[in-house]
Amino acid sequence: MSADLVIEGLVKWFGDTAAVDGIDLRVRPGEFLTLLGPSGCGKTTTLRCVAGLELPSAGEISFRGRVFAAPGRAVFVPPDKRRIGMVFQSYALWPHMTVRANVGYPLKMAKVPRAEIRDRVHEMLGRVGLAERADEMAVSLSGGQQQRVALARAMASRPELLLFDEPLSNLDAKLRYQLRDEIRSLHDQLGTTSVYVTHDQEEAMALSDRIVVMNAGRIEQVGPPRELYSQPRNAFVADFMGYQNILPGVVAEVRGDGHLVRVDGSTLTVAVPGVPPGPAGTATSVAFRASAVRLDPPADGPAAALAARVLRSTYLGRSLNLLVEVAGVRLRTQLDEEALGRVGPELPGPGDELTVHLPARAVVPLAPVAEAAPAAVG
Ligand SMILES: Nc1ncnc2c1ncn2[C@@H]1O[C@H](COP(=O)(O)OP(=O)(O)OP(=O)(O)O)[C@@H](O)[C@H]1O
Repeated sequence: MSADLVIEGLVKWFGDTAAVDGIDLRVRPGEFLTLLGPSGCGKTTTLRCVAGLELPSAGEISFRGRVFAAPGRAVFVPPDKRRIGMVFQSYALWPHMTVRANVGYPLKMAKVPRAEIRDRVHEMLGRVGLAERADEMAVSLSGGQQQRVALARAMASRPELLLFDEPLSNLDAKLRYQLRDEIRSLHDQLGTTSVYVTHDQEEAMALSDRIVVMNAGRIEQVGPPRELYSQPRNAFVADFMGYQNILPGVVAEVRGDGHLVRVDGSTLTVAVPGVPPGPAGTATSVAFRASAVRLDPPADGPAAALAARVLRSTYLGRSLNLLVEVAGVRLRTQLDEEALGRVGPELPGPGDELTVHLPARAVVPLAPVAEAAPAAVG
């Protein structure tokens, strides 16, 4: 695979905390790659190491064959020599400058000729829809507009690599959707390589060619959005990708077309497609979405019919969320409008008995979450 950005064995210690604990990553030319994970998993620190705002403790970072940082060989290229553009959560505009001056300032520092600065600033402000506001003070704009100025500024110096650190977190939901589409289309128009940090799974899905799910300074899984969504590797990724049912159990039976998993502490068995992780008795886990559980048996494949008792029922208009108990196990189910139409006017409520169906193809087998290595400070 040809790669633009190559990160090898990246480690970053803060005191005795390994914020980044051995990351290997190759970002392809023109790719939009997102680091996704909960607060504190090390995604910002990874991005800041790429930007040159942090000095790695170990490992190497290079871009298009040029080494940016290699502490083992005492190589460190300062941020302003890396040809990167960066957009932060906080906009980081210069408040005493106009919009035009904010976008043009880094070009002025780079000694770009004045006429060219004017043209590039005009072009970039046009791209983010702010050409009319060029002479206003940056702070007089709304949050969404200020972030557009920050985007224009990051792109004006024609960076080879764009880095984004949660740029939409301070904006309301509607603006977030709008700006994330604009960010992706600017990335496509300019043909840069982009690395984006977020803790928002949907934002990562909407923007990215590939997503890197991080946990405790390490990578749990890398893949295109659809792969992570439909084939999470372990319980951490499944939970992060919105699987509401994650059940530990053991392999109960191996079959030709899959296997059966018996859920821990219950007689409930779940049919799972694919090769089991080991013979009967092997510990494993399965995951499925609340929306995978149905009231009617599916016509297109095997499904387990489960006798369920409703514990809680939450009506949300376009769906009904039920917490049900099946053989002592609590499962989350979500019935959509179509299924509700078939239940009749009375919605299921606490104490009601139902038969629900779990299609085997909706059940994902999970590998164990890798144990974090014990912290060892040299
Ligand atoms: N400058 C610093 N000094 C000390 N510890 C730090 C520093 N920066 C980050 N850390 C620690 O490193 C770990 C990873 O932080 P990092 O900011 O990279 O995570 P993150 O996934 O980006 O989280 P968030 O979304 O909250 O920014 C955390 O435990 C954090 O407290």
